[in-house]
Amino acid sequence: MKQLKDILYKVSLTSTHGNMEVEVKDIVFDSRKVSSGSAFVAVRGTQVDGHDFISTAVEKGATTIVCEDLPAESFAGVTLVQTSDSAKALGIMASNFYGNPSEKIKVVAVTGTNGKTTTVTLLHQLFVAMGYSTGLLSTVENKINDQVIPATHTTPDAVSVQALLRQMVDAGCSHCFMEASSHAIVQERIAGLKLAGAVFTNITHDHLDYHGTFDEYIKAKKKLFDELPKDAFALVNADDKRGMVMVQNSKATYQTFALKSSADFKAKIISNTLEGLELDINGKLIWFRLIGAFNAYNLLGVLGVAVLLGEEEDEVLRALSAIRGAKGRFDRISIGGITAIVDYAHTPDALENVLKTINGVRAGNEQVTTVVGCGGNRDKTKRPTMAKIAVTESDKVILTSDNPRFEEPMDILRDMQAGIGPTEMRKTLTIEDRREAIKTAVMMSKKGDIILIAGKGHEDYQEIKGVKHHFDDAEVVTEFLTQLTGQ
Ligand SMILES: CC(=O)N[C@H]1[C@@H](OP(=O)(O)OP(=O)(O)OC[C@H]2O[C@@H](n3ccc(=O)[nH]c3=O)[C@H](O)[C@@H]2O)O[C@H](CO)[C@@H](O)[C@@H]1O[C@H](C)C(=O)N[C@@H](C)C(=O)N[C@H](CCC(=O)O)C(=O)O
Ligand SMILES: Nc1ncnc2c1ncn2[C@@H]1O[C@H](COP(=O)(O)OP(=O)(O)OP(=O)(O)O)[C@@H](O)[C@H]1O
Ligand SMILES: N[C@H](CCC[C@H](N)C(=O)O)C(=O)O
Ligand SMILES: [Mg+2]
Repeated sequence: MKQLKDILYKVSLTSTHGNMEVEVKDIVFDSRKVSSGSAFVAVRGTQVDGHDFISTAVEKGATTIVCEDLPAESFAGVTLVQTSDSAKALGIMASNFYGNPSEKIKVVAVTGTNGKTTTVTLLHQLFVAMGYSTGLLSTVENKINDQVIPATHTTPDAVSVQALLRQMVDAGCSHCFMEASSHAIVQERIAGLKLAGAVFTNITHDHLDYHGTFDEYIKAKKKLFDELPKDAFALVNADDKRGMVMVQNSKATYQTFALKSSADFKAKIISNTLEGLELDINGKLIWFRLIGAFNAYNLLGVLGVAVLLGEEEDEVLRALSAIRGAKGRFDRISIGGITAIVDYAHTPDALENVLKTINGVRAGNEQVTTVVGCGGNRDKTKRPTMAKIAVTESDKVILTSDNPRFEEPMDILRDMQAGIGPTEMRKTLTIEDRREAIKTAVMMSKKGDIILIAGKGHEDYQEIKGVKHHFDDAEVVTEFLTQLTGQ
């Protein structure tokens, strides 16, 4: 066990009251998880204020309270610590508690609207293939080499981040590749982390429900680069007009990657088919298994990180060429001559990229049907835009549910329909039940046709009113393709 004064090292303190040598059993930010000897950190959230649970935490045995506003009452035998930023304090305390694991492993964080999971998954697979013991923190799963630790968030909470890094260090990992979501950056889930580098993939419309405006969303991503130490690297997409904005105030040394602009890591697409991508990188023609021009960016980001971490370019390209990417990203299922593509596109930009990729590789006379929905209790403004993109880029569209959460599915579908004009409405069906929607798409398709099922990718649930019901797009479409094509 560690003493409180050691755990508070580097935390910005406003005042302290009580025994600073008290032993801390664990660091907890949820009063429901407090037990005897816990240090409870009161964080203001989007739903409630952690300060309202200080007395509950004390009743449950907390011996330390860390907060921004001191409680009116004092509690016998409880040390009170006041800080100007509890969320930040939580991350730093967790890092100290777990022995500052990020100083013993090279941690690279990837941010951006799209491409984070793909980039970190490729990096994880690449470094494992090159013989390194490697960790991964991602939307799909957390991993220590081949060992899977289920993920609940794109970026875990501040205490879990540090605990997972500790496990990685104990397992002998030399590298960890992690996603840094904009929510996590704002909520200081990565406070206390020493990063070896950070990557910016792109920024397009998403999460305005949380950030309020696009400018605030940009600021959230930029904060990652503003806070990088001098000895870290930053790697940004120079084809995204916000790429250079990201590194404007960064102390880190930055490099760029691009397909169009001049950049440190550059590639040219030679061919882009449903079988993969052929890229010209510094005069070398390399074949990759990933599909779609957008993946050329992800591959360049990965190459850049590996080289900036000291790896040799040719060896990286050789290993990268054999790698498949993340689950639920452009997963192809071909049964009875019909091709279904399951993809996690849940933003306008991602949906457009995936559909443009399909349209770029299709022979011409086949029908492309898109099955798509938008998440409940998430950014409402992307709903009409995503529907508009779907009808513009597909022959037929079926609007359906994607994690309605606490909203009425038909309300979400009406928001989507608002983006579709009367003519385009003729090629659009609205089927609330996702299973029925997928079945209908299969029934409407014939040999050679393509069905895109967008939005859920690897997710194996449909979240309705707080309950996650098992639902897996790939499983459902396989079932109907097998049944209806008799294969
Ligand atoms: C909007 C959002 O990001 N919320 C996250 C946030 O919760 P919050 O601010 O709403 O917390 P709150 O419920 O208001 O509670 C405030 C504080 O009081 C504490 N509390 C609360 C109740 C109680 O009885 N006792 C108590 O002590 C809570 O533990 C918390 O510390 O902090 C929690 C702890 O870290 C997160 O679990 C929670 O994620 C929610 C579940 C969520 O759905 N988040 C999504 C939007 C998210 O984070 N997504 C990104 C990826 C997005 C992307 O790029 O695609 C991710 O990184 O996963
Ligand atoms: N570099 C990219 N640019 C644009 N779109 C992309 C890019 N990479 C992937 N996509 C699209 O975005 C979808 C999500 O990709 P990925 O899971 O890698 O992103 P993410 O940033 O991790 O998303 P999340 O924020 O939900 O964690 C993919 O299924 C694909 O449709
Ligand atoms: N990490 C994203 C995932 C969205 C996936 C989509 N299936 C949805 O539920 O909206 C979010 O929480 O906004
Ligand atoms: Mg992700």
